[in-house]
Amino acid sequence: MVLTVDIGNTRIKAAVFEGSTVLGKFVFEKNELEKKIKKILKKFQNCSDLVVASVGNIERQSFLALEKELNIHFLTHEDVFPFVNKYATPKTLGIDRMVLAAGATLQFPKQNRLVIDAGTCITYDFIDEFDHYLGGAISPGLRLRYETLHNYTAKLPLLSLEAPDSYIGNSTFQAIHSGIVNGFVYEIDGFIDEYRANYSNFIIILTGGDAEFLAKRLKNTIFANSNFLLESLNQTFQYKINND
Ligand SMILES: Nc1ncnc2c1ncn2[C@@H]1O[C@H](COP(=O)(O)OP(=O)(O)OP(=O)(O)O)[C@@H](O)[C@H]1O
Ligand SMILES: CC(C)(CO)[C@@H](O)C(=O)NCCC(=O)O
Ligand SMILES: [K+]
Repeated sequence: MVLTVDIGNTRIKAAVFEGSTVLGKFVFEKNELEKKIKKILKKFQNCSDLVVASVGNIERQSFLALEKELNIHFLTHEDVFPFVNKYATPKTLGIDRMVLAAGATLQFPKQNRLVIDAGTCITYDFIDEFDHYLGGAISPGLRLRYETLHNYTAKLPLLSLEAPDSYIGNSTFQAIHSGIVNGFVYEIDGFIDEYRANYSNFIIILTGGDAEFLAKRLKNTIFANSNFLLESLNQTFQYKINND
């Protein structure tokens, strides 16, 4: 059994896998890391490996105490990945984006793939049919956009995510929801149109905390899989043990 842990910018997500089957899924806050991991390991005593991808400020040392109980794999740029990294600054590419790209490469062989992760930030990652990771885009996530409008203006309230009534927002609340939600939908659809114009035969994977909310609002039909990063962590680990 493998315990995968995704330490994001806001929250931590974890899943226990037996082969490719998810036996349990957990979401928790950063200050609960140790307590929650111990609880999971108590419930799933057959976990032999713990695989971590962290873009947050939690480092390898946080897991040292667990080394007596199971093998710790704290993924870094030094690990083996199933794609050729063409990013101009490979050392500053987020490990979460590398894991997403690995999952897309392994799950959808020999085709162009675009991974969109709608989390704290929205990341776009493109891996072509030759398994070359080319890069993508980083923009602020939905919640971050709401917070930013509020934090950097005098008059705008802090709202929580809500579907707008129309693209013509007829009140302050509706104007904000339209700007953020419709703006984001136009952004994604615009990116997808751009990729489509340049590449044929490609698959799009949408994941992250806002994936399900967004999927049904896009012009382009996209399959949302909120577990894609955790699944990709499991696959990256399997790839690593087979190729190290
Ligand atoms: N309980 C929650 N806490 C925070 N964000 C939430 C919650 N539920 C849904 N969301 C939505 O999820 C988005 C954040 O996504 P996610 O939880 O994947 O981010 P994250 O944990 O920081 O991971 P990453 O850094 O990989 O994006 C926010 O824009 C927000 O709208
Ligand atoms: C973009 C985020 C914050 C998304 O989690 C993360 O992947 C990151 O910190 N990336 C580093 C910059 C880059 O990927 O080029
Ligand atoms: K993200």
